[in-house]
Amino acid sequence: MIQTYLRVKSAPPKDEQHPDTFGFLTILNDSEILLESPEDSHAFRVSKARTSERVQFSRILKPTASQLDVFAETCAPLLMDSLLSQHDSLLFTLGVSGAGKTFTLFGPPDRPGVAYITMGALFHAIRDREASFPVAESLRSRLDKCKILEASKYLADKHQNATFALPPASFYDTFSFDVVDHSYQYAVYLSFAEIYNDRIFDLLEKASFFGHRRALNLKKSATSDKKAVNGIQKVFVGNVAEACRLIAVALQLRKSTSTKSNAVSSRSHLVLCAELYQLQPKTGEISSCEINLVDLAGSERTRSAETSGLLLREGASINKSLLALGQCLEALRRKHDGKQHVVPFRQSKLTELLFHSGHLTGTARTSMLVNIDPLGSFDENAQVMRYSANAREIMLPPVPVEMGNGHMDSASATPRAGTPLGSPAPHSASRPPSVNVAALMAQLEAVQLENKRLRELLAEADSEMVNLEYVVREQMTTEMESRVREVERIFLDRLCEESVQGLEYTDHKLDMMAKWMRQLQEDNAFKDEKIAELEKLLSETQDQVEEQGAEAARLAQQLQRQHQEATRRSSRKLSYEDQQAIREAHTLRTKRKLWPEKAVLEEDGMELSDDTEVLSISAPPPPKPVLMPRNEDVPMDL
Ligand SMILES: Nc1ncnc2c1ncn2[C@@H]1O[C@H](COP(=O)(O)OP(=O)(O)OP(=O)(O)O)[C@@H](O)[C@H]1O
Repeated sequence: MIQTYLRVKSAPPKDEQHPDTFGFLTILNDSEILLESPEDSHAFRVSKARTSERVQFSRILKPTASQLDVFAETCAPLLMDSLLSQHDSLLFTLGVSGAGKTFTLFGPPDRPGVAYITMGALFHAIRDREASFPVAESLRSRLDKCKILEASKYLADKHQNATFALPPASFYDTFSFDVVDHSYQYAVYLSFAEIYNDRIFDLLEKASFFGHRRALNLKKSATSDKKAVNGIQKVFVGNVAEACRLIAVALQLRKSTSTKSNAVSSRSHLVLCAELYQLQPKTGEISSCEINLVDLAGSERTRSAETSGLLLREGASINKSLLALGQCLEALRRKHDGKQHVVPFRQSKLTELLFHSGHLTGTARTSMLVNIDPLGSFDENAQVMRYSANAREIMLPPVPVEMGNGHMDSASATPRAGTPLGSPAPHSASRPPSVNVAALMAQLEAVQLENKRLRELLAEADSEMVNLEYVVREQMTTEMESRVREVERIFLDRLCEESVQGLEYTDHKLDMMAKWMRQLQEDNAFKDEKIAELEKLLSETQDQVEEQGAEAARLAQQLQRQHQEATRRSSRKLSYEDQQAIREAHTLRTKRKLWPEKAVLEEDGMELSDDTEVLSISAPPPPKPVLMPRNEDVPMDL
């Protein structure tokens, strides 16, 4: 039977009257808990009442249990079994995200988890019998051809110097691990397989320049019926300190991220395989066993983890592989019906690895450690409890599992060659079948009972399907709503960004305009000064002009007077005969006869207006023609 353990994450008790009640969980005794659906749970909403469910485990570890208690209960018996009888063993953790799986298996250096304590116990058991690397290599190379690293060299350039608070030797002594044969030497190899997005990777393999890692396949081992991860590197560790440092380095390389459920949430399943080789240097005899510690990534609901994009894809892949594991466990449990149920282990790389390596099929001792967070989501934790209830009913003898070609075979070490699937078991030739009515009636009754049970199961499955559909619809709606909110948020962010940019642009413009205004004001002040100066200059100039104008007028009057005087004087000098000639000329003009002096003047380029009169005096010396405006001051009747 698979041993199932429950570790309750540390939480305060409900109150003093209920010291064993933590959130929705009550610890009834060492192996039984009671789950009661709180009012805000989906189960409560569906059934419209508080539901309660009892779940049994091999052992329950209370919130007060230390890491050493967990090791002592869960891993110590497996390790002891492996050391004593060279059996492979497997311990895997299961639980929702944030329930404490990684904490339980690895923990921080001051509270090291089961993996580190197991290393301490292993090296305590083989102390003084550790093989050196060359010895281990010479014997090991005959068994398996894979890449072997030496921990001391691998860790040389790694910055991992944490000190792990491992228990003292006296702690290990209490388990009497000292069961190994002292005529042998022992070599320990560690390897780390990471199952990420349904592909297997070697955690210690360096990624390429572009971050690409080589996915590995499972390949049949040359030395056994098992399949192993082909090409995974195995690291020879010489002592417990190296083993702890190596585990810590590997954990740093593991994919993890922060989600709403867990600040450091594992995004991959981690399989830590510790191989113990027992070497007889004199005879060359070799045997080995594996201790596998598997930290499964936690199941998570998109709504509670609030994941999207790549995280959502990772979460879906994790949930898918856990679902496949649940289906395999269910198929294994049903083998009690006496029918051969196909174990669909090929549905995911996780189940393929666990089944092909002989775990969960009877060739290895298997324990399951369920982690529960009593203050977390009731619905998610209750789902995990159902898995564990299945696992508890699994008996470990070999069971048929689905092979690649659709045939069934046993994963146990004893193949049933030549027996086709479904062929009846060979009867004893001497015993003819006897008809027993009572037996047939009993069979009929059993079949009817079975039928009834199956109908009930069907009804249960139907109601579960309805619940599931409701949950899926709810999840989809929440997802849609969150997407819409996300789009709204992005839109609002952009809007805010744009308005901020607009405001900045306007502020910038305003600054520039203010600068221009200041410049303009400065320019205007300068111009005003100039204008005032120019106005002053203008008024001075006007004054001067006025003065000069008055002077000019005065001079003009003076000139006019002089001219008039001169004209008077010259006209007075004209003789009677001259006056007579002028009169004749006037007369001639009046009669529109050609006046020779006017033609002469026009030839000289002078324009003569109609009101211009040409005076010609023919007296010696010949007089110059004088242009005279028709002026009242000038007497025309000379
Ligand atoms: N028993 C405990 N005592 C104290 N702290 C705990 C305990 N169990 C878990 N924690 C704390 O709870 C947090 C979540 O634990 P952890 O990372 O181990 O969860 P997980 O189940 O491995 O989650 P995931 O599947 O997302 O990786 C961690 O900070 C861890 O220290």
